[in-house]
Amino acid sequence: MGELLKRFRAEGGGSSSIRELVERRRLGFGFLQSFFSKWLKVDLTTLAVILTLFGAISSGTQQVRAIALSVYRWITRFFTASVSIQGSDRLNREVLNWIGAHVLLQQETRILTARSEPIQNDAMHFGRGLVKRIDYFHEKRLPIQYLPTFGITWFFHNRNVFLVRRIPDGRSSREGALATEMPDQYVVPPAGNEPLVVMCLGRSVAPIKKFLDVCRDFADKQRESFTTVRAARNQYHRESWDTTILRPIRPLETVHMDMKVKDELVSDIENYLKHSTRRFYTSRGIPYRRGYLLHGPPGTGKTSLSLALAGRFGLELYILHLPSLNADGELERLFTVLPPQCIVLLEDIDAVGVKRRVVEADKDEDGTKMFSNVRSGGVGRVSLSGLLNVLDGVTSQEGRIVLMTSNMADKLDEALVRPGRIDKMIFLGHIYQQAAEEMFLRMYAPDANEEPNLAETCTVEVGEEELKKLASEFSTKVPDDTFTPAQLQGYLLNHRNRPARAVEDIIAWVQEEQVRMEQSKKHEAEMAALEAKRNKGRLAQQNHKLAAIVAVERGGSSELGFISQPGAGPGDFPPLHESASMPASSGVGTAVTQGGDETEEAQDGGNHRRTENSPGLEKVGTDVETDQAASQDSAVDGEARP
Ligand SMILES: Nc1ncnc2c1ncn2[C@@H]1O[C@H](COP(=O)(O)OP(=O)(O)OP(=O)(O)O)[C@@H](O)[C@H]1O
Repeated sequence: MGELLKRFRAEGGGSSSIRELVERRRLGFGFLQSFFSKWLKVDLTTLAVILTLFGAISSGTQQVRAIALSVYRWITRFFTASVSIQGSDRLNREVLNWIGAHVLLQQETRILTARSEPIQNDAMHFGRGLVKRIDYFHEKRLPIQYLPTFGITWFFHNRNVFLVRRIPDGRSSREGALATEMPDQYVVPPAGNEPLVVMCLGRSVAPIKKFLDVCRDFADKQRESFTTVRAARNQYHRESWDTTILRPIRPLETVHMDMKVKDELVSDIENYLKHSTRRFYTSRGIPYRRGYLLHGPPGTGKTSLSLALAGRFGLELYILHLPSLNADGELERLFTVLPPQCIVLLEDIDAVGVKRRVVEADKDEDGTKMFSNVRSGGVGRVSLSGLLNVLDGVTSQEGRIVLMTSNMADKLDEALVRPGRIDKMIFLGHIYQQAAEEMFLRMYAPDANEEPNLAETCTVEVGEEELKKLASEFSTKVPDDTFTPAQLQGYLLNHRNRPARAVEDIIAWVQEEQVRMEQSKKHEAEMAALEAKRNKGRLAQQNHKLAAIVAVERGGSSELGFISQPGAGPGDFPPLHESASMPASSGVGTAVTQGGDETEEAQDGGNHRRTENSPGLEKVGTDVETDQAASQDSAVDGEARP
């Protein structure tokens, strides 16, 4: 190289000397040079110099990047503490929510992610007021949520430097890789379930732990004027508590029911939630759990009461509709991830385990007992034992309150309705006059905290005294124990803003509604009778499968008959004229000895078997109950019956 430079200088430098030099070493370069300059008007030597420079810069940059990356990794490894949070954990959303409210707004971050879906998780739109939510204010459009996107968001908090990294999950990184070499945040928006890594400069995780507590407190504060309702969602064939809905707190006074029962229930829960109660339970080895059954007809306030109780005690409400679960395992999984103190609402528990039980239905008109494993109201796929297991099994968590609702409490399994699983049963029934008066007042009384934009819907044209008089008059016109609170609420909602009119029209409505209910009751009874008839037919078929082929020997031939159920009495035999005559040697349940209690030897196609004879029967041999027998049944049946 030194030699080359010396010559280069000696020969005066410049492009001609480079050319000569290259020409001497690479034959044909002169030809290329003249070709390029003549036809393309490009000086090949200059081009070569430029390309060389570019190459040098790019490899230099790569080296610098590699060095920067190792320095970053080195710093991260030795000078930062970090905590990673799974995408499915609600803490993940709480951290994002805090960053949204405190960092993105203040730093005026330029790269964000936005979504306008219903709010299904704990992340909230940080630009909005703390308590204004769409389910309370009737907005036409869903608000836009802005959240951090992929990559690192850094900020100062409590004199510490924090870096929060949102990491693309498998899906987004795949899509990202397919697109270009662009950074993740420009390629795919986060789906919402990406893991987070919270880092802090320094060698202790203590500041991160404090920061995470701050995020949780912030989320709690945002939710404090709401009841957090969490529902299970099936994602990737797995049920999880993934949907969070914030509902305005429902005051207990707005749930109309027997005051004494309500007060007792509230003080029972209050008592249960005390620390001293927990200590009492634990020290005496009693599982610290409480279960309540809210039962009554539809529309009597079972769900409303659960919501109001959750609001009253500041607990989260976890709602589970049991018939929508597929297996016991799902129920167990959902129960294991519940927080230590919360309210779980299990709806429609009467749909559980029905398929497992054989329910003895009413006798039909000719007195025959029918056995059914079918009952109207649907069949859940969670079994009764699965439910009992989560309620008080060894693996079930302590500290939570389980509220169960049912419209058919009398049909519930006894194992379920025992103390320890259901400690109190609360009946919510039809409305009484006292409650009707309260409901009327609640509907029309002006709200002190009313927002101006909502005022229109609730303003009434009467004063307080007048309203009380109207309420009292209204209640006297509502018959006791006839309508559900939901029905009456529906009526009052149709007369919103017109309390006087509501009083005027109530008698007509009561009459109409009673006629309608009468008709619907009649219709239901008809449908039930039809269903029972259909069930009877189905069951007769099922029972037929259990039938036994009976051979009755008469002289030299056997007669085949059917018993409606194995073990049925002599009266269950069909008359002989309905039976088929067969030669005694036919091999189908060949003859046995005449009557008697003794056990006899019967021959079946040459195979010997022991057969019990029922008392009072003529020479009887029974075949075993099989589907095959059933099919033989029908074949013979077709032949034998006229
Ligand atoms: N006791 C009640 N007090 C006040 N409002 C009630 C009451 N019962 C029902 N309502 C009103 O009727 C509607 C339906 O009530 P809710 O869903 O709580 O009834 P439910 O008993 O849970 O019905 P279902 O058995 O069909 O689930 C709600 O809007 C609620 O406000």
